Amino acid sequence: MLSDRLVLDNLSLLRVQAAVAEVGTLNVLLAFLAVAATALVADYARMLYLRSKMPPGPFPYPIIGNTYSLPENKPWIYFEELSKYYKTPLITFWIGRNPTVWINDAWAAHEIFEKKAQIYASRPRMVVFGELGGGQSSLVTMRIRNNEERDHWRVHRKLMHLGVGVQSVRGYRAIQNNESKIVALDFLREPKEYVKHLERYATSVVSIIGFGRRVASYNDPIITEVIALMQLAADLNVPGKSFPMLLETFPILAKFPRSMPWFRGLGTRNQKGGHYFFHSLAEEAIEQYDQKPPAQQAAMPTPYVKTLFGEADKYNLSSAELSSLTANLFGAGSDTSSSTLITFVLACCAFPETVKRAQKELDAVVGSGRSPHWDDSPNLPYMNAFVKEVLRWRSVAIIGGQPHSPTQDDSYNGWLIPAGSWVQGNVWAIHHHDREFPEPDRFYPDRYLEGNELHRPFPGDKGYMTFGWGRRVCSGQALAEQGTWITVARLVWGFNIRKARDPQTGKEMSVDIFAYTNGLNMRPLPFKCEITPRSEEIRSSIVREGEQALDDLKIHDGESKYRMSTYYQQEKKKLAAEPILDEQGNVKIVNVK
Ligand code: HEM
Repeated sequence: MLSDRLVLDNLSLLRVQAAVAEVGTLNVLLAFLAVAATALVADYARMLYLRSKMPPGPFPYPIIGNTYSLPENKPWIYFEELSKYYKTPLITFWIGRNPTVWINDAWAAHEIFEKKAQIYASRPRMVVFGELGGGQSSLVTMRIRNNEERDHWRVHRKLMHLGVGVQSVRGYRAIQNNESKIVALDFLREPKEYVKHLERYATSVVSIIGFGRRVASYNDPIITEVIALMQLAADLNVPGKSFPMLLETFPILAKFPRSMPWFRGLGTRNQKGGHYFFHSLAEEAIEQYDQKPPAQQAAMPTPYVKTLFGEADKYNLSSAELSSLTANLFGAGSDTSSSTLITFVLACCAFPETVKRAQKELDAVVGSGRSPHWDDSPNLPYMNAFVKEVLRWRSVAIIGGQPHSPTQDDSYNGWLIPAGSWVQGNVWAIHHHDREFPEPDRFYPDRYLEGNELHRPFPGDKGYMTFGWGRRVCSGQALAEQGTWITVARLVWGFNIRKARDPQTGKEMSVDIFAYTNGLNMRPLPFKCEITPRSEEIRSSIVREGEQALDDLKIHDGESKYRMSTYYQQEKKKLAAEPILDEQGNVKIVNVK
């Protein structure tokens, strides 16, 4: 009974008050302070002990570690400087009470993440991005602490690969090819909106693959909402002044009500709205696919959600897991791919000589009557190098996405990397190291051509580390590389992409190759550029191919009744109830009254 419980609670309170009165308030306070001071000293001793064993780095203070010295923006540049200062490829930086290891060198990253992939397959404990987000239901943040968790993670990796793994992506060539033809048409018709066209392209590709539905307009809210969500997540996840260090340092704070000040700025994280949204989107997509005539179904790849939901029982997947696997396509695939292409536009403006060389090669191999195709790639060595340089020069996932974490104590160069610690690949420093990439800020595709004076050895066969490492390497890498190649090659073939001219003076306006956003997925800050077709013949090829592509993609036309921004309110109103996740990660509707 509630009244009995209240009486008991009051009695306990009275007993505590009586005990305090007996001992004296001051003594209780002193005892409390003594316990707190002992805990603080013990914790600081732990920090200093670890510091003596781990890679070098600035001296940490109790509780706050080195957080006070974090720069406001782009900490990856600061970590690169620290690595140069200590003359070591690895540095340790304390975010609060947690040591984070930053790898600033390609060879060390290869040695640790690739050669010891087995023990670096896990993520560390991440409160904000992990536990308050997808947690163990999401492949991106999943931790591996025992065999059961390893098996669970393997199932998710396998299911993700079923959708976008190397085996599947060849089947998506037609989609990427057609969508990129439409980007060329859009560049012709509305060049000023180039960012929106690239965002539409990237979102539409993953939407067709995942849900069977094309995103036809750049005003479709799925684009703006998903990209805004990803950018908030990307901002929160970068150690910096706004990094929710308190929550990471004292995870218990996550258990308090959301009105507490340390949750400020976290958006809707922990409200799990995204989960239900993507689940509903998937169910709707399956319904729409099932209603299509058999001939149409045969003419398109089976939407990933259809395959995935078919596998759900076999692997006993919860609805949260199903939702996060489908959401990953949008979350991991749209902002990253479009930001990479915006970087490409910036490189064209800043380094026009490289575009001219690529066009010369394309003219000789492809001509003006059609646009390039992957089959041309063996005859386009400079174009291939150009795309590699786009991926290296300003890599979107600038700190390599999420941290890895060793599942057992490890050592590198005699330094300890304790089990469970955050180990982050600093892609900025790796791709900016002048031993591997002389004149690193110069966009210079030739560096990828053997025999060039700036060509240098690099671990692995790609020549970049844009997609991460080892067992956690990006699941969508093959899809992203394939799409980046065709879109970059087609746009270079079709357009002169140059610095914009000042309408008053007619002079070229400069572009800033360092003006980038601060999130963990970075993209150039808005800049103007001039995009014009290279010739009349090319213009008519673009129109012809673009219109044909629109026609070919008609089978993917469709509407969704769901909007992320209003979904939650509508569901609540409709049901007078609220969806929550139960212990097993399944959606349960509870009454909100
Ligand atoms: C240019 C585009 C892209 C870039 C630069 C990129 C980069 C990355 C990076 C750096 C990681 C972390 C790797 C690590 O922890 O070592 C990652 C993870 C991931 N990416 Fe991508 N990505 C791109 C596109 C995509 C696409 C198109 C998809 C799917 C459609 C995708 C799905 C994923 C998933 C599911 C993970 C989590 C893998 C795991 O934790 O096991 N990505 N990506």
